[in-house]
Amino acid sequence: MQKLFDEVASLDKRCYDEFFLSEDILMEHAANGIAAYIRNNFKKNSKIVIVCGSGNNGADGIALSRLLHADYDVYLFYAKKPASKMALLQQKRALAIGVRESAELESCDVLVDAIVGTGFSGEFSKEIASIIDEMNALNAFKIACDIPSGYRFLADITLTMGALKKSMFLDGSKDALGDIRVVDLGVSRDIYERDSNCKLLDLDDLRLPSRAKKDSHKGSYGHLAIASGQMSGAGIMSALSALRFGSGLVTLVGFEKIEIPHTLMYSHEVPQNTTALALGMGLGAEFSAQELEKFLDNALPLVADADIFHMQAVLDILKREDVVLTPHAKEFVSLLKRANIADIAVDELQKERFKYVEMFCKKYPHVTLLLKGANVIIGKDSECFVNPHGTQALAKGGSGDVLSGLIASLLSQGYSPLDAAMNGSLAHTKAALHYSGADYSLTPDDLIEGICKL
Ligand SMILES: NC(=O)C1=CN([C@@H]2O[C@H](COP(=O)(O)OP(=O)(O)OC[C@H]3O[C@@H](n4cnc5c(N)ncnc54)[C@H](OP(=O)(O)O)[C@@H]3O)[C@@H](O)[C@H]2O)[C@H](O)CC1
Ligand SMILES: [K+]
Repeated sequence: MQKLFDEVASLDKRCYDEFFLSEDILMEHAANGIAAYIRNNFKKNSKIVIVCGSGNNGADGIALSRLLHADYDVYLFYAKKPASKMALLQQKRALAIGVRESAELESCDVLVDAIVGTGFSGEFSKEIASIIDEMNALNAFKIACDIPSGYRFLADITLTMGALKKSMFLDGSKDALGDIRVVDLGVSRDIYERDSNCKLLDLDDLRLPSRAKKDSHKGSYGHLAIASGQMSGAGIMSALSALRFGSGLVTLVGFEKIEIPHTLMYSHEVPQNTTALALGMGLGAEFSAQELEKFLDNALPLVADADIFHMQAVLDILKREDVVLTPHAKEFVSLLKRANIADIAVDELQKERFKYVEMFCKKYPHVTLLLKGANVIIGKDSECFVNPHGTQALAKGGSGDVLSGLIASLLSQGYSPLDAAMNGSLAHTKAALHYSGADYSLTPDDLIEGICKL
């Protein structure tokens, strides 16, 4: 797992105050990190255009021009004239060795975005916005210095300084970043970083259900009961996912006579030896209030998804101990309102996903929250984890039902709610990444099939 930070200015300050480094030294390493990438990937004399802003992000870019000048055909182009102390000093140094400043944005082999980094605020002016749009239209390899400017610049790779920032893992950032590498700033990353309660999940953090014990039977691996709702297909997809991910037994609990796959069981009530529940997928108005109360009349671990977030019953669910909630953005907005935490629109949530996850988990520290999205955020008490590995192939009906089934399966096999959420989410995204077909063609059945090959 890698650490994520709200801001890195305090980490820089510690470098100055405790490690006796300077802004100049950190900046030189920042620029050198980009120079090294370019030297390793582009032949000498390639044309490099570095678009700079007025602050220290721009200063990074100007320092980069000095490091590459003469070995590469380097030009500086100012989106905003250098203004910060470091930017002016870097400009003086660059001009002293003959770095060229161009009055227009020229075609090139490599384009570096050093307009703005962590100092971005508000909106771009029309002029800057059009420069960035012109940059995006250039046929060049695109490198973002520290952070793609305003996440409007669309990078092939983002070389970020010192540490990963949380803002890079908002959903709106995903299309701008390209690959991500961290550049060290004069000390190793482990020295530069401090503890963080927010971590980025790596695919190899996945801990699959184990079947190490030979002396076992189907009861050894849990029994999951899933509420079968009005849209019975949703419950069936969750149930098949859970069976595929190792639950020993899976029962659909409902009141309709429906056709179900022969591998699943059906009952009008929660079976005696049930070890976990799942509720909400395709639920609709299938369960009366009494039937819902009966389904929940236990202290079993529970995954709650989909329709439940629009029902008053969710407030009772929030009182349970072992609960995983798996809303998407719209369902989370509905939950925040119902729980009297915030009354916001989806686009406000999407801009501040970490903030609202933290607010929810502060009020309900015993609940594990998985907020779906391009970058999944999993919150529990004061901790949060990000799964960035999802792809747009998952944007299809039923993907969420599969995810709930995977998480519920691990719950039924004894995983803690947090571990079930993290590993269910990693398995979900890994199955999608392993899919060999075209991304538009991935179906929930392909996902379920992919689970057995993890
Ligand atoms: N540890 C590290 O991360 C290090 C980072 N470095 C680099 O420093 C920048 C942060 O530098 P800073 O000067 O704080 O801020 P920026 O350069 O990112 O941006 C500030 C300038 O950007 C202009 N700005 C801000 N918002 C807008 C906007 N909406 N439209 C246009 N321009 C904007 C602002 O201009 P003003 O005229 O408004 O003042 C600022 O001048 C970090 O990203 C790294 O690249 C260090 O080099 C090493 C350590
Ligand atoms: K930038």
